[in-house]
Amino acid sequence: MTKRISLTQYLVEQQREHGHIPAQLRLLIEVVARACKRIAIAVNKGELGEVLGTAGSENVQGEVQKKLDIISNEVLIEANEWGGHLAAMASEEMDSIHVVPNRYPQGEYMLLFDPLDGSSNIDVNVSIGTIFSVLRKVNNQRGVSEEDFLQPGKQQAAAGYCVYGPQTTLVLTVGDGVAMFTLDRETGSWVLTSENVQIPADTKEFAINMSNMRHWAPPVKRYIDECLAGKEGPRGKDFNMRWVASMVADVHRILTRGGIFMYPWDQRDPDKPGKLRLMYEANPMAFLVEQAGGIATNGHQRIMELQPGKLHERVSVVLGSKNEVQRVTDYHLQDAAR
Ligand SMILES: O=P(O)(O)OC[C@H]1O[C@](O)(COP(=O)(O)O)[C@@H](O)[C@@H]1O
Ligand SMILES: [Mg+2]
Ligand SMILES: [Mg+2]
Repeated sequence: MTKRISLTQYLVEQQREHGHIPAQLRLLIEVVARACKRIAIAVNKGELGEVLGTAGSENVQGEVQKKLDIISNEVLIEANEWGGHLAAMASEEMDSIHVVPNRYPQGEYMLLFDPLDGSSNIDVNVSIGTIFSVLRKVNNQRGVSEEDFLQPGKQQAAAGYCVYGPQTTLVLTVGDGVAMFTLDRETGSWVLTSENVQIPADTKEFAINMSNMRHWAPPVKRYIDECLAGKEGPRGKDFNMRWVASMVADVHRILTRGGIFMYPWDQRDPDKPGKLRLMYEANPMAFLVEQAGGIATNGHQRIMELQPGKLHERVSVVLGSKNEVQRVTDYHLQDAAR
């Protein structure tokens, strides 16, 4: 029988071999993984658990909250606030930061999450997920403010996501490659199923919401037009398209077999940089993608270099297979230089 490596074992071994996972960070990751397990159970119950449908409220970005958005947010907060590894948390579903209450010890990390990604897919039984990003609290004083969170993505200590699909898979980086763990429901443990994940540099598969085509900027239009032209066009090959509408599922496919994912700026709302959120969607995914040999830009700059101005900042996203993302970025830079 092949030896099964659990998440705990993986983290302890990483610490022993490379020494870059402090105990607090390891505990934090394990608590997040445990919370994801609870969310997976709720997702799985669906109608039987009365977790489907809307909650009748809106989040800070004016989006209607689903019951599972709120449940997942609560599960993550409850699991993480007492452990002593965190100073504060921030979430897509909360207007401002949640500071660890005084009755619990304050840790040195800060956790950001999109508790339930792909909300429009909950009720139709399509893959959804949880995305998380871990930052260090850089100021040593007691207390923590929203400003402490406003760090560029390159300062992330860890990042990952859990995809609730046909399998429940936790994907993680602590800055030393990407590892995937599959939940074994019978034993309740996360088992290492892929290590040193690598995204192929080239691809024939793109992911973008094509219904927005008429609103795109010229460089995005040019790139997709060239893909659509197939073998007869300038790219000389046929492309395939996939769009799950859960970033977690689209990124998971790209980490598994390559591809390019785009949610670009568009003309409908010129002052809005993009749809996706920088700090708890784009940054953690960019960290994973870069750790797997891919790249992630906003069309002009590396996503992880961007200095956030606010917690719920939005950003344009192009990520995945290196050569394709570089091409889209070059098209943007050429367009800007005109
Ligand atoms: O419905 P659209 O415009 O295609 O947008 C899909 C995108 O929106 C998101 O669902 C946003 O995430 P939330 O469900 O967390 O708001 C992404 O996961 C996905 O890539
Ligand atoms: Mg999301
Ligand atoms: Mg969400």
